[in-house]
Amino acid sequence: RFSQTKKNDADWLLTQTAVRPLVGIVCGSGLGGLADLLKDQVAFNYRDIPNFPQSTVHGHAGRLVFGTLKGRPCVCMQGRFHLYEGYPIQKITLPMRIFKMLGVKTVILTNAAGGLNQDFKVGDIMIIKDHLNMPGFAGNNPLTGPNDERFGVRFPCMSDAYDRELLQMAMDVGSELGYSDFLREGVYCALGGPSFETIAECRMLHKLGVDAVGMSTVHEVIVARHCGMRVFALSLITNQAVMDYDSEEKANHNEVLQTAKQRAQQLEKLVSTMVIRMKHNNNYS
Ligand SMILES: O=P(O)(O)O[C@H]1O[C@H](CO)[C@@H](O)[C@H]1O
Ligand code: HPA
Repeated sequence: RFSQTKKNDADWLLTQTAVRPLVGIVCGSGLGGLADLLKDQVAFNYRDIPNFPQSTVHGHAGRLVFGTLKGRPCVCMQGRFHLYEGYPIQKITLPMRIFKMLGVKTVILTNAAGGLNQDFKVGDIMIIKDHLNMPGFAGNNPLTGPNDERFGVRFPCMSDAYDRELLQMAMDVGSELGYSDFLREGVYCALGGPSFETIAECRMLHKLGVDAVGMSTVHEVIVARHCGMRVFALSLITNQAVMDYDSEEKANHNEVLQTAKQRAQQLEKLVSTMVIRMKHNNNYS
């Protein structure tokens, strides 16, 4: 049995649609087009779902879309929540617990991120193999507070957070689709935002082994792993983080959305092919 509020949200959603999703997808900034791939859609505005937060960021539509991808039942968050929007961290990650209660087994998270790895180019897709949780270093972890044993253990392991089979599948699918030139893997670092990083911060993160920096995803990953869902995550490198005092570049959200638009179709193809393959190959599902 799960806590009453969350159970009510999930129950409410279950009464509204017959789709029982196995895959839950979260769309990053400007990547909401992923949801449009779903067939036989039943969609809810976040404002109509009991206890759900609202999307406040441009490029995050604020809709929960149920549907199927070649027969595979999915649910897709067209828009996520971020710490800087002012929500408590548990509220940001509430959808992961709702996914769990809807029956989701695999969560696919996408985000837009700044590239720190000097070999990365704008438009690269980075499969996330590990993360640095900077807000977590300061005690801001979504599992803070009493542990709900019905979801998971007090001290969940994070060394296996990103599923290695799915990472390999992404590389295989990417190479079949001809995407190898812009497909990478690396370490994602979440900061609180909303201000973009200073040059000194970018240099520090680079030294720490970070390949891409953003303001999301890791909180969702922690809660998804806590309750035993399998996680696959990727970053679209929408801009190069500024590392040089002579640079004229300035990080901005318009550039982020612009790059997302340019690469969205390929990213959607990668994710949808993976979802379809999960169905047909039991090793992957
Ligand atoms: O991580 P997503 O939701 O893709 O959004 C990214 O884009 C915004 C900055 O442009 C930040 O919210 C950052 O986290
Ligand atoms: N920094 C932080 N978050 C981001 C960036 C960035 O450069 N690009 C997209 N999201």
